[in-house]
Amino acid sequence: MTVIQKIENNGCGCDDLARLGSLISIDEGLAQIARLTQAVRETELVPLSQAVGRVLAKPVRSLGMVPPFDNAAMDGYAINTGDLSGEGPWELSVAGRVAAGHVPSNTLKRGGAIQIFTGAPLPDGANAVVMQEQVLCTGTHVRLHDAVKRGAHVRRAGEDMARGKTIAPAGRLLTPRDIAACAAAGHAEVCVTRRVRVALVVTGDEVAQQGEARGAAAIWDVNTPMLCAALATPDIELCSVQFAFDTLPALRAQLDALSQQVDLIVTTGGISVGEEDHVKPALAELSAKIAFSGVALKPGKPVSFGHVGRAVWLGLPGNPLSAFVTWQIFGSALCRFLSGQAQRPVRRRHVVLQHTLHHKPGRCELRLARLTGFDSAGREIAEFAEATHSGRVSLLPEMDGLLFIPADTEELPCGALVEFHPF
Ligand SMILES: Nc1nc2c(c(=O)[nH]1)N[C@H]1C(S)=C(S)[C@@H](COP(=O)(O)OP(=O)(O)OC[C@H]3O[C@@H](n4cnc5c(N)ncnc54)[C@H](O)[C@@H]3O)O[C@H]1N2
Ligand code: MOO
Repeated sequence: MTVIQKIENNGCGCDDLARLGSLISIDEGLAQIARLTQAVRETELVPLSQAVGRVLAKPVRSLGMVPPFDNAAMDGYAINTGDLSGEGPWELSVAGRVAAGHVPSNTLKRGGAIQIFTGAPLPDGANAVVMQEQVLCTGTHVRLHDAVKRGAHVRRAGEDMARGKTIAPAGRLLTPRDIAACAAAGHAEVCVTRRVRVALVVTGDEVAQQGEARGAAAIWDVNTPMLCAALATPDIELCSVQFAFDTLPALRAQLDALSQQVDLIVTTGGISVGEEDHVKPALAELSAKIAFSGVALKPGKPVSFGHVGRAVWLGLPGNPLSAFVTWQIFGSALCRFLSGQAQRPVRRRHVVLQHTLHHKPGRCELRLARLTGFDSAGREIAEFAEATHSGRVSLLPEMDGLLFIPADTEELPCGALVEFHPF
């Protein structure tokens, strides 16, 4: 039997914050990011063919009617239905021919037909097109057996877009669908927000770059390639990718320089409470304003956010799964706000658990999950990792998203509905 658990709330699940000290909830963290992030103001014109993934700074409106003139929707014959009075069949004399891209050289005479091809302008005097499969053509004449409705197979001028119709609003992240509509509306270029300038600073004496020699106590750097990949979107200019050793003066100098050059500094590692965690001390020396420092979630508890110089700062934990998850939840939202995007692309939805889930009460847990199909009620079913290990990434390639396990939950039964954040 499938047990359906009632959905208690639609929040992030970090409801039991009392015993987690200064940590805030995921939703509060997102709200602070929304409140404290200014969108980039500068705009630029880009060719429409290069605009996918950019954010519209001004609405796009149709420059004229689309289609611009009445035209044929089928290959056949342009006729006037007024010529088909009484009982059929009717015979019309063919006088002329018009193909797509050509202006009709003659108007339709009474009792006549003009051969026409899909997309060609409808000749004056015609009010319908009859498909060539529905006539018998004798060379000089066409014979029709069936009546034709006025307007049949005619695409009317302006039926898709009136002049001035808003095709895409400001704040829209342009997709190929938007590009199609903007192209039909006659635009060669669109006005978009300039790309968000981002710097990535990966800290840690222990990380080594793939392809180089790795010391006895070193590990491969996961965060640099992972976050470079996540930042490789058309609305972001990844200006600088830096590595930082765990030394305060050098890190302070790096962050100081970047804080005058970019809109967003993303750091990984060095934000926990150990003596080797120098990111927050460095920011403190630079008089940074820290909005939040720690969120009641697992993985990713130390995730932090603030402002330094002219930049916003997002501090991700060093553990690679923690960095990935916090980028998914906070980093992508932050980039949306910086680039002026109006819509929220990822919406949490509810999925059904494939089997019983166990969780240690404390922080809201974002557990890796994979969608496996649908139940008999058409709801998505998720299977999930047994536990969350913030240093492990081997499951990531086969996972589809994150289950939001509320903080105070100990067990959720098979069939329970749980919030799911797709990647
Ligand atoms: N006493 C406490 N210790 C820790 C706490 C705590 O509350 N009290 N929190 C733990 C949690 S939770 C997390 S998450 C980590 C986060 O620490 P940091 O953000 O300061 O990260 P690091 O200490 O620099 O590194 C953590 C871990 O990740 C590995 N790492 C770092 N960078 C990379 C990279 N680019 N690629 C692959 N792996 C990376 C690093 O070697 C460490 O193993 O703190 C806990 N400690
Ligand atoms: O928050 Mo940490 O990512 O739990 O290990």
